[in-house]
Amino acid sequence: MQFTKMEGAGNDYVYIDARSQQADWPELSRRMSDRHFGVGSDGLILIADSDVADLRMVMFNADGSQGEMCGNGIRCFAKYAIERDIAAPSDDGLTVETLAGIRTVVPTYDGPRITGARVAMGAPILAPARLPPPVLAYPFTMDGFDLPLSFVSMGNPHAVTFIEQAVAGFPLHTVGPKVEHHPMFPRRVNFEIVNVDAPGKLTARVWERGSGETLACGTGACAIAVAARLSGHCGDEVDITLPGGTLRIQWDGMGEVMMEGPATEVFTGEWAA
Ligand SMILES: N[C@@H](CCC[C@H](N)C(=O)O)C(=O)O
Repeated sequence: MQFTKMEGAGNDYVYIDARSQQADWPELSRRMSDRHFGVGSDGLILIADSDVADLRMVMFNADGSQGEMCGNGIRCFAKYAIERDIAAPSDDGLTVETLAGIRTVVPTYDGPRITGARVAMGAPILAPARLPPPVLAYPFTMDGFDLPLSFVSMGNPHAVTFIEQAVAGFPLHTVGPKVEHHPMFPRRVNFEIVNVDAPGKLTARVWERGSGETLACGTGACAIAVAARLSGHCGDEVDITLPGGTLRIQWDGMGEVMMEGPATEVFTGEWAA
């Protein structure tokens, strides 16, 4: 089986053209994602046909669970599909069906190569049925840390907390899994810890549902931007620096969230196992 490893701001996935092949994809995601016995990735992303958009993106986390949407993945997905002539974007961009809805990706070029993309990420959902109100700064403590949580769904669930302590030194590997699996979140949750460095400049780390700590999360950055704007930490535009790179997010407080970031192909290979 041919595969391509790609990364967007260090959030790396294995990409497979699944238009004419079948496999146990959750199991394959678990095996390929393994950084010692597999390819090494945060999960698996499939290129599939769609009846309602140019293509359909199917994504699995490293534990084999399915995610509704992947912000860093969808930029690489568009690069993969366009550079291999699987689909051609219209002037408005490439439309991609996801479990979170149809997203539009406008690639950015350096000569003939796609180096990144701007993505219309949909409107945030601020009152998900199974999350408790209030949406912003819900009192929450874990392992002695005060972590007031803001709940934002970008089609997938996020809990964002703004903290004073530097995110670099925060024990995300012990606290992250406890938040992800907290009974408050029946579908588990992606967890973002954030420092406000200056208005419009944030630093964050992410514990992803199903994959653990990743170097960046596109939907997570969008959720952070929404929570930050609603909390008065930024205006319509914000740069969010994660361990793997910086994503620029725009949100006017009402409509779709726009995300801009890089997309890079790392290598291709053949899965023999
Ligand atoms: N890394 C992704 C999000 C992947 C899915 C997430 N772990 C979930 O289960 O919701 C991104 O860039 O958005």
